[in-house]
Amino acid sequence: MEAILQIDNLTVSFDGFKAVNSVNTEIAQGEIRFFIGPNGAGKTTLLDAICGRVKPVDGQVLFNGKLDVTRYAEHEIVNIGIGRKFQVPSVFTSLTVEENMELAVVKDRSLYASLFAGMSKAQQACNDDILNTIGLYEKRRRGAAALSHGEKQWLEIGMLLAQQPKLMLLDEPVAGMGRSETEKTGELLKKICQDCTVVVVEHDMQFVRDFATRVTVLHEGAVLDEGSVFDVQNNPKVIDVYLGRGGEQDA
Ligand SMILES: Nc1ncnc2c1ncn2[C@@H]1O[C@H](COP(=O)(O)OP(=O)(O)OP(=O)(O)O)[C@@H](O)[C@H]1O
Repeated sequence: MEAILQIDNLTVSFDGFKAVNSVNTEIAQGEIRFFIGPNGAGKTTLLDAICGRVKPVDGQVLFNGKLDVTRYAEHEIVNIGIGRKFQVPSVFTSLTVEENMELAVVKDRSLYASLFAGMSKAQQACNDDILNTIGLYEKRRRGAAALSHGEKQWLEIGMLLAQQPKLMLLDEPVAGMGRSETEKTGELLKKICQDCTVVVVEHDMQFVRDFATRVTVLHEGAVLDEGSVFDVQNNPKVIDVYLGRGGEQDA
């Protein structure tokens, strides 16, 4: 399968400290790729570098084999087709579920007022499809404040989908969820990855085992191992620095 993202020799430095150190990996279209590793391994910083939040001192990140996204600003990278979800949900709790979705369609939020004057039928239909996908269609008229923690996370994923990304970056999407919501989130990612490749930073190893197509283990900014869940969880080095230390409980 063709790589949607090719990361070459990526290095991010904070005052000389290499939080990401010469990382190389390729992510194929349609994957649900998990990045795991101990606290401080550089996982979030790697996502930050892909979405333009931090700039690397070395290396490149090729999107669709040609565009080096490290040369673009954060908002331009969103327009290129890379969406990022942060750990804490950032839905607008004073709006309804549906209004949050409407707001997400508009990239320039100064258009907010005119947005509510009316969305096109096509946009409305697209948002309704997404609301069905994330399981919130029936709750579309409810205030977002009344949603459970898991539902807020799904709404935020829906808001990302409204921008029709080709690659979605999720930072600990199931943190704070129970098993049932975690399971539903995994099923949601399986649906999403048919059109949009998914990259997840995660500590919940049960979630990783159940839904990863491939796993990359980071340690001290560098790739320690990469492969199937089975392979990486049986690698003695991975057990030593992460899994054997109860890393999955650290989240
Ligand atoms: N803006 C920053 N300035 C200085 N150091 C930073 C900055 N951001 C991250 N770091 C450092 O870079 C290292 C990697 O941090 P990062 O948050 O990427 O790790 P992580 O693998 O996501 O950890 P966790 O699992 O705890 O979220 C850590 O040592 C962290 O303290």
